[in-house]
Amino acid sequence: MPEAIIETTGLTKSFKGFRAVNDISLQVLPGTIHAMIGPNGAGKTTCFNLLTKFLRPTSGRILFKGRDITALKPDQIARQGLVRSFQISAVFGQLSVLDNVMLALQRQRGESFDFWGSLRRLDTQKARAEELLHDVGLGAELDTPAAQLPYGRKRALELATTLALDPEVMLLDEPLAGMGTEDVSRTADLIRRVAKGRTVLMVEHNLGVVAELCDRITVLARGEVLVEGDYATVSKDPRVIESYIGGAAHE
Ligand SMILES: Nc1ncnc2c1ncn2[C@@H]1O[C@H](COP(=O)(O)OP(=O)(O)OP(=O)(O)O)[C@@H](O)[C@H]1O
Repeated sequence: MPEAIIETTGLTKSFKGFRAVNDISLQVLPGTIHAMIGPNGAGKTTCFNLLTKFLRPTSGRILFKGRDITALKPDQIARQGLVRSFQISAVFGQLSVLDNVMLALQRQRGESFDFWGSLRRLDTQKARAEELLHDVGLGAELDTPAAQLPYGRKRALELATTLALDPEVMLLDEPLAGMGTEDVSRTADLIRRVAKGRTVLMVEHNLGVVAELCDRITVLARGEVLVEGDYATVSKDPRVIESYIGGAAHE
């Protein structure tokens, strides 16, 4: 089995004595699309926030490519290639679609927006931004103010700004939440395409899409790992069925 790109050992988060995440050992393998699913209150969001460093664990360790990142901050892990998308809107509404991605590319270089930089460099960045936007299906919307994009297309723009950071691992928090059927299948296709050559870890409630998209699934319940495996395996497991029926099932 290849070495995990993300690995947690004994990951635990207590809120005033209540263990929202309890002793989770998770392994995300490189090059896979991996989902965390589970009924309401299972601890998915808490676990995701621990992995993306938005929360500090009560105990346990998080390793990224074998290195301990438990104590690092979100911007520090982002610089190492572990980038979170889809929760905080990374989109500036008043800026054009193209400028949003240009800005993300500038950030990747660790610069402030450099209006006076060499024209040649800006040209290169513009070409790269256009390419990323083309990849996410926004090639015809370069000059549109981001605020004017419909919801699903804004998420595609967020994905383009995330890709501008060239992440090795993309962490997606409910990438399909709030979308209509058409946007769901379009965004799922998009995730599959941009996941090539990367690792993706997502929390997602849409089990149909998880079944289609994900190589590996970790089912959480009451803060613990219930079952792990591919969709065929986990969906047949009586404990998983029971946890969805016994808990407040989604959808
Ligand atoms: N900041 C907090 N303070 C206290 N309790 C919390 C806090 N955050 C989460 N919890 C509790 O931890 C448990 C797990 O919550 P979490 O949001 O991680 O679950 P989830 O699987 O993401 O659920 P959902 O599908 O409803 O989003 C819940 O019982 C929740 O009430």
